[in-house]
Amino acid sequence: MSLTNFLEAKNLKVGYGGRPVLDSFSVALAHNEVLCLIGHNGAGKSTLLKALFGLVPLNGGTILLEGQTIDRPDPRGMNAAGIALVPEGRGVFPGLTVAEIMRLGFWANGIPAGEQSARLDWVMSVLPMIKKFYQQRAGTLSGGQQQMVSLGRALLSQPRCLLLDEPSIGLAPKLFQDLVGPIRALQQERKMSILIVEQNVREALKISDRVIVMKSGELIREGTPEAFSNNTELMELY
Ligand SMILES: Nc1ncnc2c1ncn2[C@@H]1O[C@H](COP(=O)(O)OP(=O)(O)OP(=O)(O)O)[C@@H](O)[C@H]1O
Repeated sequence: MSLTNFLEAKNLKVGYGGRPVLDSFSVALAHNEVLCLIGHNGAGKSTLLKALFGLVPLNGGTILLEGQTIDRPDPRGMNAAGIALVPEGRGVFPGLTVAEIMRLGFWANGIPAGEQSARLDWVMSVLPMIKKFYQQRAGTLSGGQQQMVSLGRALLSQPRCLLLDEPSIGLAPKLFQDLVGPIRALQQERKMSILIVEQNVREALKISDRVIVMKSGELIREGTPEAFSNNTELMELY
């Protein structure tokens, strides 16, 4: 693993309606690293991902991308810099077919017409299962298939960094590995950086390089997946 950081947050302050959620929160995601973020409901995990992607305004603190300070992080700029956010929830439009959702993804990511089919082929090579239900409406798909569409759509931009918010919600462990196994393989091949928020700790540890634990807006622990899975107390807590 390289020592340089891809994405770094220093002393972030973020809140809603004057109520702070993150207060002086710092975290760093290295190049070529899968960092697993865990914590109880309401700890501020989704807020952190949104702040890193520029979806919620910062009341203080700094975000650095490959060492460069980003003055006012915004989703367009973050997307252009190679970051993709896959928010919590399936993130698909139930009435649209997968093909239509991908077409919307081309538009949202500004992928020129001439590159679209190659880009789609590439996404299908990473997540070949999508081919099976490509012409189906997303609302008719299983939870795991919908998550796969959501990930596939995020991959259209060929990101260097993925921010994944609870991709396993509602999925059996086997389905979770079907979903994130190919992403881990891609990450290793392309040396991507991934920050993954997960409640399904046991499964998430299998694909992570490092783990951090958040509680009430603060970072309370950090360790390797091995140290974590050997700690029964922590495994019982999360
Ligand atoms: N848009 C919002 N407006 C007001 N309060 C919010 C908003 N989003 C989140 N919060 C509050 O901020 C706190 C942190 O929420 P956040 O979703 O970041 O936590 P989380 O760790 O991701 O939890 P979960 O596992 O439930 O998704 C919670 O108290 C939540 O109620």
